Amino acid sequence: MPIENTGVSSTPLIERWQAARRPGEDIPSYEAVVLGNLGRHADYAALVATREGKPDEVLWSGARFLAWLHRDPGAPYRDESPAMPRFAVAGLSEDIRQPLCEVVERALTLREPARTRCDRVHDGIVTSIEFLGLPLTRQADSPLVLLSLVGTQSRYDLVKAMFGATDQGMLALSTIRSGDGWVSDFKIMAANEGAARLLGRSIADLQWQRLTRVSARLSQDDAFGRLIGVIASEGRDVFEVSLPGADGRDLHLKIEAGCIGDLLALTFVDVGDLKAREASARLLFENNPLPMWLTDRHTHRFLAVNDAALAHYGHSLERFYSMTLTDLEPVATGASPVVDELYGPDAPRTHLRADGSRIEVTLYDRILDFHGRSAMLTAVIDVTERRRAEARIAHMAHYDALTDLPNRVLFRARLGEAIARQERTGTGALVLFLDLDHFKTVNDTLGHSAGDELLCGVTKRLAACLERGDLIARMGGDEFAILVQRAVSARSLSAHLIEAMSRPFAIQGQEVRVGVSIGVARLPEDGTDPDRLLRNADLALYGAKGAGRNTHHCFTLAMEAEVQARRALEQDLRAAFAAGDLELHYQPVLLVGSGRLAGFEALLRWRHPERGFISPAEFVPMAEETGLIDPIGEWVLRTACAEAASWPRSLRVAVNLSPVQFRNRTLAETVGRVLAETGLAPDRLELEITETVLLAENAANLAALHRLRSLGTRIAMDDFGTGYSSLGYLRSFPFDRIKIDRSFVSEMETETQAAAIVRAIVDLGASLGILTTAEGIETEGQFQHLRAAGCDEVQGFLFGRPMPVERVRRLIAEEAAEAAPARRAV
Ligand SMILES: Nc1nc2c(ncn2[C@@H]2O[C@@H]3COP(=O)(O)O[C@H]4[C@@H](O)[C@H](n5cnc6c(=O)[nH]c(N)nc65)O[C@@H]4COP(=O)(O)O[C@H]3[C@H]2O)c(=O)[nH]1
Repeated sequence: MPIENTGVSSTPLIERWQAARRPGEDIPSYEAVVLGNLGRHADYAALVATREGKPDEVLWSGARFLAWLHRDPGAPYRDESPAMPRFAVAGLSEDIRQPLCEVVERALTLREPARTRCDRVHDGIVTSIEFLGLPLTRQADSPLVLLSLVGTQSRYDLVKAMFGATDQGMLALSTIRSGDGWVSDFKIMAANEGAARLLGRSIADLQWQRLTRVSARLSQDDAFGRLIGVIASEGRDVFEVSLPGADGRDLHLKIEAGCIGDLLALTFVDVGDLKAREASARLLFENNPLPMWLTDRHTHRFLAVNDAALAHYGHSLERFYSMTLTDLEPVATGASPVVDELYGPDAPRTHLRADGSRIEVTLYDRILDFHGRSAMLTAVIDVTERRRAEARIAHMAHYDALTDLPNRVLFRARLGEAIARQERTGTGALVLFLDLDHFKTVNDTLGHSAGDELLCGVTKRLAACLERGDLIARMGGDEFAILVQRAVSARSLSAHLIEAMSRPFAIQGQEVRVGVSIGVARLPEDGTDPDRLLRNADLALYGAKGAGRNTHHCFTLAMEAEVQARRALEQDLRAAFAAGDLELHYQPVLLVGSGRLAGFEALLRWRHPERGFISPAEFVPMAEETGLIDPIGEWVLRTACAEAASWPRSLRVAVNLSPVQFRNRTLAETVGRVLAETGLAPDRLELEITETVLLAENAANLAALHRLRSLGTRIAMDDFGTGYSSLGYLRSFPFDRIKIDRSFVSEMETETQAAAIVRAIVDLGASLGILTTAEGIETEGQFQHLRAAGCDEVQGFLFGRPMPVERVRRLIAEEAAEAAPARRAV
């Protein structure tokens, strides 16, 4: 607050100083500025002598400057102030010396007028005025500085300023004591705006009032007692009270009381918002659907537990309060609250509920201050179900859904572990690859559910043959693998498994027989990495299957060579076909009654440049596997039809169709096109199929057969009697001919059963109106039996081996010329 104007402006003084400089001078002389020139400015000025750039002594001072220097800052200036002799700057009080030094030094350094503010503090009152310092030269002596008080002097009450600067309420109270010395009340000595606002009165209304009159609530026992306590203990206290606010709502005040002698200083803070926040936090905690609790960070004791946690864990609140966090964890896990520090907050923990059940939980913790204690607020997420689901998914990734056996992935991993173990300890292992014989037949004939049942039965039986520690896995389809890391011979284990599998299974009320082929690879002899071992066991399995099923083969290096050789042969077959090196031979088929030619069966021939003649029984399956059978089959068909077209009308040609050719849905179109192209009458073409055609995808294949039949071709069932359920097939498709398999014919003379079967087939054909052709007749005796049985046609070495086309033509020509007898040697 301004209290007195010196009436001295800095501007004229500075102008005077500037004007007093002579040319070439940056600082004017003392004489030019001061002597006889200052006029009334001299009253407010003082002349300061300097030494080494610092103020040293005040040489003289004007009356008003002196008065300012000595007087109570609040008192007005008076002209009659006593003159003062020169005095040392060092003797001045600090609040004057500091700014004086500052302005003098700056004026000397800058060589220009300098200003600074001087604040004097006395009895809590701050008086401020400005110093102007003008540097002056003095002949042969240190420079002088003319110091002047300029501008307006202002005065502030420091306590009032601080009282007013805060939003907090402040009261200064003096004690009122009764006769016996007890504090009976307090008188308000001072109050600030904040207190007035919070207490709902003006400052004037508050001052000098007794506290009991101002606030009933503050006079009540609790609050009043605490204020008296502060006086008595000469200490401090902090407490909260609720007062009715000006708007009628309760104010929540935090009061800090401190004692200064017999006075009491109170500060008030409105903690209503804080309270509201606390209330919402409590609501968030207590009503949270997530289990939550608060524990002491050091003792791990429960300090608060919400309802959700009580419900989830089944403990009462009292029980929780009697426990520590560790009590929730089963002893066996050895987990402790420090687990978080080890594994991080996301590490799931196992907790025990009151009923003893275990749950998997993830804890989310926050450290907070709870009534001055370091506490941990924890939210609990029960992840039991999620973990179970994850475990289920992990199980599904490693186990077969049908048999619950480990799958290929897990088997491979375990095999990797066995290899590592072998490297460490030298313990070897056996890897067995198993493939069920005839599984596909069961699946195709009895349906997939029967197939599934069979696989489960097989699993049980295999497991029964094994010991603890052995691993059995389903590798897919009807393939199983076994890992054995104990001392057992491959031969005895395989024999045991084959024997177990050879017994019939009861599937859906039927007796089902399957066999098993086993390939064995040994660790470390046959490989020391999973892929190699599995591949070699697979190669051995391939060998076992080739050797006639229900048998086992151990991997040998020769097998690898065989695979190489087989690959080379595949290449050769491709090349031979491309080069036109495949041939067709024709085997004559004769009518039993007349002995005349009925036609020929076309049979593939491959004369390998190095290996010589290779049987179609060997290379046709290879062509089937590589897909080469499609173009080869079409070539056979075209060649045979073209050839037969040149034969007499009475002769037909039989062509074998592979089941693989039926996968090609355009088979019937191809046959139709070939017939059209070659000009062969459709009824002169007989297509021989095996029952496998009807086994696999039989609906689609039956449709294809009907399409072939609608072209006018004849359809014969080849190798009849060797398969699985031939009679059923005869019902499913009206075959034109049955070809009785060579295996029956060859045993006819020695096995009465074989002869009976042949007779039965012929009779069956006769009664169904299907012609019968017997294959593989080598002896006269066999022929006689067949004739006696009533077989329609015959084919075999006895009548003619498969022959090149030139000989066929010759034979046809001879027969035409001679009208030959029924039997002839070819
Ligand atoms: N021991 C003996 N064998 C006799 C006698 N009479 C005929 N054979 C042989 O019996 C087989 C009859 O053919 P398959 O049962 O259809 O059996 C055929 C057939 O399944 C398949 N095949 C041959 N050519 C073709 C073809 O062009 N396409 C298809 N898909 N398969 C073919 O290869 C198999 C074997 O053919 P091949 O070796 O030519 O063997 C022929 C024939 O030479 C005999 O009195 N004694």
